[in-house]
Amino acid sequence: MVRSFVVKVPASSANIGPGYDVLGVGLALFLELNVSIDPTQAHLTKDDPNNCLLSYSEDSEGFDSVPLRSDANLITRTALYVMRCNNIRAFPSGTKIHVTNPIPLGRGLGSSGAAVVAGVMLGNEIGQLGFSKQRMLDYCLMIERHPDNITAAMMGGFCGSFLRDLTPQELERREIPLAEVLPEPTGGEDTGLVPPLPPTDIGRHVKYNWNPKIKCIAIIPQFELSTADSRGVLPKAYTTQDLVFNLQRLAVLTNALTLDPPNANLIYPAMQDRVHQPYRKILIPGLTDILQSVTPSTYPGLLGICLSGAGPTILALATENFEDIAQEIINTFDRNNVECTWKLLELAHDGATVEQY
Ligand SMILES: Nc1ncnc2c1ncn2[C@@H]1O[C@H](COP(=O)(O)OP(=O)(O)OP(=O)(O)O)[C@@H](O)[C@H]1O
Ligand SMILES: N[C@@H](CCO)C(=O)O
Repeated sequence: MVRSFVVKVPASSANIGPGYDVLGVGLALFLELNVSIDPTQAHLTKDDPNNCLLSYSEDSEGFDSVPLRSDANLITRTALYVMRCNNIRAFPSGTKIHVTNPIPLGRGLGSSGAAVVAGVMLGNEIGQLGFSKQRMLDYCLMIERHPDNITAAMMGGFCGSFLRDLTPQELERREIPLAEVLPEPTGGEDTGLVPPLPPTDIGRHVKYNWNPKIKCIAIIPQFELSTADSRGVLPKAYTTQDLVFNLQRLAVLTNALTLDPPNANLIYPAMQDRVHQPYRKILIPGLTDILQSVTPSTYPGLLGICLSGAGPTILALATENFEDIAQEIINTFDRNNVECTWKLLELAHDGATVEQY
């Protein structure tokens, strides 16, 4: 019997200014996996160590760069991790996965979060494991160890999240190096390693309301900045003043984005941050100017502006004047020799979905 299904996972923007590793919004730009399992097509998948024929559409982000072997690609490695935790060593023979990915890689729009969520949903479907989204979040959080992008991609909408304290035994499982969770490319041999099951309910979240008049403008520089590098420039400790500065704004922002009409006098200052953006300026030419020069008084309709995730994308929230706001930011990047594209995006309210067909 042939089984076919589609997995769709939204892009996301994390932090929204003061909510470093806490806030995230799912954005209506979807990573899509078209999956079919047809045992009569087993000959097509015999060259892959795990019986999977993986392809990306030519217009996909990463088409030229992402690996297609199932033990090297982030989506299928993640699916193999979920399956192996549950005693399924490989994909069923004749598994074909075609990926369409409009989420630019390494730009702060949650491409890796979407790939991990898609991989966990794929593993759950292939293995018919019947996990809830809450349980699938546990698997995701063993791989990407901050919950903001992952939660927004899985649950959709505007989310706040945290990782709960783990017991010493659970901590051992969470501290396992990533290489022992995700299968390493093996040259065709299956090591037989059974990864430890993730602890349960690692991540806790709430979904806030969001005023639908507020749209997201993403200004996307044409260079990649890995999340690891962008986290590497952050300090290990902060002053009380800087932490209080962010906490005060975080508390106001989560409610301000629900109010009608949206109030730029509240949202713009509530999107200021002292925990990550000041340190990331050295990695993103023009960031200081951009964050200071585009304001609600110069651009009516603008509500707030911040770095999207680990950057380099800029997220501007606005109710109108989208093109002018984007163009001003593009011009500032241009003066710093950085080319950009931009997108106007709605929220993705439902998060990740699977549809059988
Ligand atoms: N669709 C995909 N298929 C395969 N690999 C992917 C895919 N999307 C992302 N990746 C992997 O994740 C890497 C990017 O992850 P990284 O965390 O650095 O950036 P990001 O997730 O785009 O940004 P941020 O976490 O700040 O939003 C890519 O270089 C690639 O290795
Ligand atoms: N909160 C994360 C999001 C990127 O994945 C960061 O800013 O590093």
